Amino acid sequence: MIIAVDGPAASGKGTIAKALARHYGLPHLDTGLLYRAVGVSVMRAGGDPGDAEDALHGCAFDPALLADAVLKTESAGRAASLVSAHPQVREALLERQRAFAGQPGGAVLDGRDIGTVIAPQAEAKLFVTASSGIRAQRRFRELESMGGGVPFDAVMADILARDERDTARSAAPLRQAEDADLLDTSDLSIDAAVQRAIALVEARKADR
Ligand SMILES: Nc1ncnc2c1ncn2[C@@H]1O[C@H](COP(=O)(O)OP(=O)(O)OP(=O)(O)O)[C@@H](O)[C@H]1O
Ligand SMILES: Nc1ccn([C@@H]2O[C@H](COP(=O)(O)O)[C@@H](O)[C@H]2O)c(=O)n1
Repeated sequence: MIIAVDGPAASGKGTIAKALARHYGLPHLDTGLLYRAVGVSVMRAGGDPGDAEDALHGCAFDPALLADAVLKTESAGRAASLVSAHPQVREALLERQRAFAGQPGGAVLDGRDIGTVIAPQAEAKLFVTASSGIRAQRRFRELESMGGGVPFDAVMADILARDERDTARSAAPLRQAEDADLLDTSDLSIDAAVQRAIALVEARKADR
């Protein structure tokens, strides 16, 4: 079974995707890490993440980078959001994601275009969302636990800028697939959101 989990930044989709993977015994891919690795690789080479050619060079990143904590930083997220707008970058990362989704037994992938582009054939699709204020609070707390230093207003501005770039770009913009179930986690605890996600996947399985 392929489970596609999409949604905006800090909506909780990664938390839900990991929990679904554990629950169903499936491998999980956080596709945002791929874009973050491209962004960090461009910055380390002294390039401009907004430049298509520099961004394409960044796609040849060292796989060891995927385990580097630097990918969790705000600057990596911002660079990822810039490189991900280039169609050439999305194309370069496409096969790797499709191969992961297509492995025997299935997989759980989370990102922005899993249900629409990477695995439109997924048996279950969730579009996880939350209000921008709640998402900024969650990201702020997460950054604080990593050492902090980023003011709340800057975190909020980054969430809004990321939403705008991710939804407005022409290449694979963030949007809910027509056959995806909406899961708003604004007023849900992590446990409640995970239980709701499992219930939605079970309902899709029963429909098949
Ligand atoms: N329902 C929830 N209630 C409270 N906190 C939550 C909830 N879901 C996730 N969180 C917390 O919010 C933060 C962001 O969650 P998560 O990483 O799952 O979001 P995401 O959508 O995958 O973000 P990104 O797009 O940046 O990868 C984490 O610190 C996580 O523990
Ligand atoms: N399938 C995806 C995944 C991510 N992106 C872009 O990368 C940025 C970072 O992603 P996180 O999930 O780790 O926050 C994100 O803002 C997107 O711009 C993408 O385009 N497609």
